[in-house]
Amino acid sequence: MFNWFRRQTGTPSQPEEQKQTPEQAPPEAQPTDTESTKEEPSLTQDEYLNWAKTAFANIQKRKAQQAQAPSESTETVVEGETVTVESAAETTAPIATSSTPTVEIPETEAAAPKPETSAPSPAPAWMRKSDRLEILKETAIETPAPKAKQKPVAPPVAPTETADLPFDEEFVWSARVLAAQGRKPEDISSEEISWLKRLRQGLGKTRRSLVNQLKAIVGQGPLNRDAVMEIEALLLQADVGLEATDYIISTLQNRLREEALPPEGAIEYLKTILRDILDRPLKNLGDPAFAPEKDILNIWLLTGVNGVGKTTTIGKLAHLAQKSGYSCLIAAADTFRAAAVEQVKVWGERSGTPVIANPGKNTDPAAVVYDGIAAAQSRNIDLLLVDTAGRLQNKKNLMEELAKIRRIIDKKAADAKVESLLVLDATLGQNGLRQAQVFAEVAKLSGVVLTKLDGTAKGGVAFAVAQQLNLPIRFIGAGEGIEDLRPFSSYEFVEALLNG
Ligand SMILES: Nc1nc2c(ncn2[C@@H]2O[C@H](COP(=O)(O)OP(=O)(O)OP(=O)(O)O)[C@@H](O)[C@H]2O)c(=O)[nH]1
Repeated sequence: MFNWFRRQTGTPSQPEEQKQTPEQAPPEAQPTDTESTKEEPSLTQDEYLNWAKTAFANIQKRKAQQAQAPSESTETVVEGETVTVESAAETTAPIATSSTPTVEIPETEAAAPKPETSAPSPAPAWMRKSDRLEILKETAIETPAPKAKQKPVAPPVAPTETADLPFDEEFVWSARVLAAQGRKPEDISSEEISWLKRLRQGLGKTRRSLVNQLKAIVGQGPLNRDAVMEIEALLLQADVGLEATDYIISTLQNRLREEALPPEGAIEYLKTILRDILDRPLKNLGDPAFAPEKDILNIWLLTGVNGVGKTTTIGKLAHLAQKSGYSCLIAAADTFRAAAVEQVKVWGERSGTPVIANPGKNTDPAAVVYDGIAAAQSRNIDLLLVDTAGRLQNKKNLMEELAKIRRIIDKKAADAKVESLLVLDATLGQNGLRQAQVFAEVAKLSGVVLTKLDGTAKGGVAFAVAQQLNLPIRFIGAGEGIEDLRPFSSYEFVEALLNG
């Protein structure tokens, strides 16, 4: 089982005590010659290329093996039709809650099957082999696989190869980013490569304008007044925000005063400044990885204004958690709009995750959270995702609602590990930052999920959130699909932004 939450990322670490960042390294300790300014590539160009070829060959081999693997298929009858089901799991149905004991919400006229908490089942073989699956995926909400008699078979150990990837320039770029983080070619999956390709595409527009113009400006030694103003304009256009822009320019200027760096050297040094901004909010935390803890109940509260991608993010997170080996449950506690509850249920079905919801109008969100915790505890669930309100209009109400939810959790699940994530639409740029500031005042945020990086987002808001609010980016969303969310890696993000 590939645990996406524990994926190895970050530049190959020198021992923590040796890792110095631009602002930490005392001037005399900062590298003096050009060479040592650059991140020393651990591999040569040829070695990177060979690494990429090895990774590609491994992916192809695994794909062939998975295609021929004798499937643990079982015959089963679904609605009168005999189908072969690869490894089906019990289906799950959204479960109602109310002030009275929990009741089920039948999915269809027929009574809903008894809900079981289970990992989502892959599509049955008869769907996978034909393009029916693609058509269905395009046009309809996937319903969980039909109820089968057999227990689900153990998931494959190696990462599953899903995408048909050409060995092209983007593959080599993605492989290089993974190799530079100390990964081995044999443990790279096509999913990781295709995610990095999407991230690089999403930031492509900003990268092309930043890199070309920066290289023209920083090649002549210390930045003169005009150069500073040009870089300032570039960073502000990329939504980096004034505070982070000032920090970046002053740190870069200090370095360039010591020595004139060639354009590539200056860009490499700029990358270390940007990574340092993104990593700084993690500095005082124990474990920089953001993952559900095993053997306890993890409760993640998702908040954010309507339209930023909160519901979509909940569905994607539930899917990612289950793919990574964590059992998951969703509580639809954003009861302000009935439509929001309905939407959460849709994502529950798509990700094969049970949803605790209350069909009543204007239900007390805390009641839904209470029922969600009770259901999670009775089923020994690893991760409870709570869709909380996102109305900024009335800060006081929002604050009271979130505080009440926290009180319910403290009472009902005192030993749960509670995290609070703010969902931000990266295309909102500085407006998103202002939203984050308000939420940061009313909710004890553990971090931010940046969504819509595949759209017109420039990406700079990540630096503004880290620098101004001292909040870490925990996940990024780059598409409307259930696979389009991954844990954030500052190394990968900065490479996608500046490594042309
Ligand atoms: N391109 C793109 N669209 C996204 C992404 N995340 C969400 N969306 C779209 O943004 C729109 C709003 O997403 P929702 O998840 O409904 O947003 P919400 O915050 O729950 O907002 P409400 O539904 O109004 O409560 C939908 O059309 C999503 O498909 C993303 O990463 N990329």
